[in-house]
Amino acid sequence: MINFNLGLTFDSLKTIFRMVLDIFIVWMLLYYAIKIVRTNSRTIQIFKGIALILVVNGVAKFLGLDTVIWLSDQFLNWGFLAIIVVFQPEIRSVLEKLGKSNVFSRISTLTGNEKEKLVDELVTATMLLSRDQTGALISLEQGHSLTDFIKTGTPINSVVTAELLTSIFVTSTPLHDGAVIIQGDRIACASAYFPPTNLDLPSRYGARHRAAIGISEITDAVTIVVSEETGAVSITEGGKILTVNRKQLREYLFRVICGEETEVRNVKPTPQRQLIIEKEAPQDVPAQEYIVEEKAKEQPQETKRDSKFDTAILSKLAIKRHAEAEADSEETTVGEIEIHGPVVEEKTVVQPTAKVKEKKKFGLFKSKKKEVNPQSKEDIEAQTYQALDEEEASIKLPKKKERPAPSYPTQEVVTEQEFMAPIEETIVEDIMAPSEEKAVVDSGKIEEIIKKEMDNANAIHKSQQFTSIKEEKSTPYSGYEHVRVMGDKVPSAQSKVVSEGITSEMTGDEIRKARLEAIKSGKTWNQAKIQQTAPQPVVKDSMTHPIHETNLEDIIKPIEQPKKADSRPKFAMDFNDKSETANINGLTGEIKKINLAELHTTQHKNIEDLIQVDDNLEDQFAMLDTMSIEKPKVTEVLDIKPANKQAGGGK
Ligand SMILES: Nc1ncnc2c1ncn2[C@@H]1O[C@H](COP(=O)(O)OP(=O)(O)OP(=O)(O)O)[C@@H](O)[C@H]1O
Repeated sequence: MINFNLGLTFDSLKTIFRMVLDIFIVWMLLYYAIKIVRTNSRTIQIFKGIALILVVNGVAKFLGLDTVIWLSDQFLNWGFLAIIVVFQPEIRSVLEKLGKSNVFSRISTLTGNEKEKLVDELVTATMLLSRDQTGALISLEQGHSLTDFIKTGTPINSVVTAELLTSIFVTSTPLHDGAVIIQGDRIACASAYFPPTNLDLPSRYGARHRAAIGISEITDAVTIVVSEETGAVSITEGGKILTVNRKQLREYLFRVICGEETEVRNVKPTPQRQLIIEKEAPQDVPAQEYIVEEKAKEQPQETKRDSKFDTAILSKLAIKRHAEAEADSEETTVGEIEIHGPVVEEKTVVQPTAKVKEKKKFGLFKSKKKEVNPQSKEDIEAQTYQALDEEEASIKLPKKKERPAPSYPTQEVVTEQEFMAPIEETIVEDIMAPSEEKAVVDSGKIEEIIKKEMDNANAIHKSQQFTSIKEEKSTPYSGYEHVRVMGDKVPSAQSKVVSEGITSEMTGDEIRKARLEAIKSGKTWNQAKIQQTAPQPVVKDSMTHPIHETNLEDIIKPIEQPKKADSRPKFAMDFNDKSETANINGLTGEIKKINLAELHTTQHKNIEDLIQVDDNLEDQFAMLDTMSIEKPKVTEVLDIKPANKQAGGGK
């Protein structure tokens, strides 16, 4: 008997449980359905259509209209499929949200005092960042987990403090880029990335605001944005952006973090907090300036004033003081985004408790200001402004790193000779200039070389040694003539020539440098030498050796081993009769056939008339040298060109 009764009881409990669960599920479905319908104007229209079909179906059944009944039944029977298709995005987002929602958000696990502290820290940090015009993006996790976004940032996992928040966003620090995500009362990470919104926003909203709106579209997070450009503070939630002042921010955060009826508010507030609550209570009158004026008129009439009252006046006068500066606070609507205004202008540092807290936090809390009983409105204002100035001056953010101004090469006075240099070369020199110390040493050496070289060249010129060279060239060798000039040492063929006038210590390198120097000083090699004996006017067109100019007549042959160089005549010959392109470490030149007949008919006055070094290549090698960059180890073989080459000017 007892067992039977128990069984009944168990069955009935099961039935009751089943009913409750059934109702709960239906209730949940209805709740979300209504939520979707209410938040989406498109769904409202569709639900109106469905309701109309239901009504038509009912009326048709009542009147016995068979065809209409059949038609409306078809609609209703197949309608659910249509609903699934039409509402596919909404259904998906609901399911996603369900999957990611926490039953209890971390904030809800905080105690009243912790919530209150969190609000204070957030407000303080935000307003300090705003005052300093430091851009910031701070997201508060709600029911929807932000773990996916935390993974994109740098984990921090530290208690939220205004100091830490303001430090994170200082632009010279590595973590300032991106968003801070707060879970409960902890900073979970910094530098997180949020998918930006695709909405068409006014141009004043850049990437940061887009990111803030973006995250609010896909999660229920509340995000605070501080504009680097204007210092304006905005909140984004549910795809909307709202520009707020300090008071509105505090209210908003209280609502989000502490809920409507919070533990904090249920706890008997301290006198200071009571003052904030009273002062920050929503005002019916929309224009804050109006309130200021009205109250300002009333207040001086008060005969008794305590410190609380004075503080309230500080706030109100501060509002007035900054009202003019904040002109662009009108309400605008951008697509689905509502930007509310006018922003209630209340300057940031006038909350008594927050003020004291801020000062304490930054170690700047000073002894209380003298409490005077002002005689007139002017006295109050003067006192107020002074207090505000003191307070503003006392709170300091970590210093913003001065961003270096973009540096450009300083404009130098250009002499006529320098001006003749081709632009390309000047630029390359500017960019690639070696250290000054090195340059001085090099140029000193080069001058010496030039002098020596000029003396030697003149000696050669006088001695007419090249007659014999010409004779030697009429050997069976034909085609190209090459001489090695780019190696570390002058190869034997050249050494022979060198021995006829030029000092044997002279290396190909030195010759090259000397030649480069001559080019740079606006002369050709020959002119440099002529100038030694009889100074010549600078020929403007002679400086035709831009670094990028490819002189196709200059010839470079790919690396090859010297073939019995010592036994060859003064200039090594090459039988290569094909043109080809050499590429040595990116330096290219072309091998070109030289007519031997031409070689013989020309008059060779000195060594430079015979040796055509590719100036382009030469410059680049010299540049590598001066920059201490290793030049190609190879010895390039350059063609000899007859004396009537253009650049040399010799005939
Ligand atoms: N998708 C994103 N996720 C997180 N942070 C972002 C994202 N996009 C930009 N930011 C942050 O915003 C900064 C760039 O802001 P930008 O100047 O473009 O924004 P803004 O909306 O014009 O704001 P401001 O008024 O501060 O200039 C970046 O340095 C970065 O810190």
